[in-house]
Amino acid sequence: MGELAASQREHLEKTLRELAEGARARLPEIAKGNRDGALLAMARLLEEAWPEVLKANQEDLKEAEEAGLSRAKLDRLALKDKDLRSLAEGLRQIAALPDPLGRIEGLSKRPNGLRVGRMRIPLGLIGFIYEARPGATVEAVSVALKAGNAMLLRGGKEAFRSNQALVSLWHRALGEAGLPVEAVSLVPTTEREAILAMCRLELLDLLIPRGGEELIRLVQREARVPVLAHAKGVNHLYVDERADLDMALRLAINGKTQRPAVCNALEAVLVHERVAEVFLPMLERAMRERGVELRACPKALPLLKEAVPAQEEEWDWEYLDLILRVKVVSGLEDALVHIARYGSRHTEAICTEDPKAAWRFLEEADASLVLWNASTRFNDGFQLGLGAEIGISTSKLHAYGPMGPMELTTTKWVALGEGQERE
Ligand SMILES: NC(=O)C1=CN([C@@H]2O[C@H](COP(=O)(O)OP(=O)(O)OC[C@H]3O[C@@H](n4cnc5c(N)ncnc54)[C@H](OP(=O)(O)O)[C@@H]3O)[C@@H](O)[C@H]2O)C=CC1
Ligand SMILES: N[C@@H](CCC(=O)OP(=O)(O)O)C(=O)O
Repeated sequence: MGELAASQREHLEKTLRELAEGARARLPEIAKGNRDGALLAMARLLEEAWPEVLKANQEDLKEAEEAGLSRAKLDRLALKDKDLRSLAEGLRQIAALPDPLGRIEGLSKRPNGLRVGRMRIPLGLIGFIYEARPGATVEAVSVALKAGNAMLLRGGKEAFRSNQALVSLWHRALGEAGLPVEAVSLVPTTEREAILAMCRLELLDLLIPRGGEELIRLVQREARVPVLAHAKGVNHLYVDERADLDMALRLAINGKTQRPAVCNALEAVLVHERVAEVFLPMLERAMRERGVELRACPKALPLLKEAVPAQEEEWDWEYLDLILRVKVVSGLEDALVHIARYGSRHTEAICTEDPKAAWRFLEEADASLVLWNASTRFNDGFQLGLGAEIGISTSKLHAYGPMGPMELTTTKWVALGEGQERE
């Protein structure tokens, strides 16, 4: 970063300021307009114009392959026909959700007769910096728009053409629904300098950085507006001494292999020492059949045939690949200490038939979703019933976990009087 000449930087900052000013000026229209109409139009346009989107995506993929992008990143960059179905269905489902805006919640009467409550309103203009995953350009905007927000988007550079194609479809959808196109803008360059410029853009109401550690650290350091981090997932499954081991095995397989490149995939299994001798060979067999490499602690290694030693520095790594760490722990306490030290507050799961152990885990493991006898892959807005998500917040204020339309709103106080004066 910092490679741009001063005049180019000024031009970039001016462009972003103009986009932000344009969006801010139209916020009331966006909140009052036919937002569901825009979502439904986008679903239809995606179906009609899918070949155009795929063409742009093929160009992105070709360039990314030539640049040697990792398998995990190529997987997230590639759009497939099944994505069209799920994106269009997602848009229609969000359109069908109740409008989160306008209601007055918790209306109550004060002793002086004043009726007070909270009205739900959009956050405003949201800056979203995210990975090279074009599906997010549809999902995140749909969630933000449902809640009456405008968005300034800066997706991963490898997805630039795909994002241009999708944002131009958003503009058509907004136009069809009579909403201003300023509701959705794409930063018109792949220069990383734009990320710094977004951090300094005080016209934003919120910045959401979704990505790896470097991005999150940069935005948290530089931003001049509130930040909701959507950070990496160093997710664990703790297999308790009272776990149903067949269930634990299924949860480990699902967490690691169902979609290894996503942030809610499983990265490490912590196994109680009393069940390690039985469970670890089962785990190794199943993982070997699925091409998963095991990296193990010194206590686990003798119980495994092909695992390699896990290096000290890798206990907080997120592989996003077919690699799984394994550690033998002395019990629940030890597992919780390990998670507190190496986890990333994303997703933590316990497998046990002991409700007391489960409750202690649910209360003490600090993560945006804690699960008992279920796969870490459930940390997803759709799976948790939000309709869709912009991502999974690993910040605690004001939302922790998947953020759906409701999480992209706030409230203001409303007071309904009959001429009351304060004494
Ligand atoms: N919590 C959540 O909801 C989610 C979290 N994630 C996490 O995202 C990560 C995977 O995505 P990946 O593509 O690897 O993420 P990256 O962090 O590499 O990229 C994400 C975005 O950050 C930018 N970026 C990366 N590093 C820097 C830097 N040093 N300075 C400025 N900008 C930077 C990228 O820009 P550029 O395009 O220029 O490279 C891109 O726009 C994983 O850690 C995953 O867990 C993913 C999805 C959801
Ligand atoms: N929503 C996802 C998880 C979060 C996500 O978007 O992850 P990623 O595919 O890494 O961008 C899912 O489980 O389907």
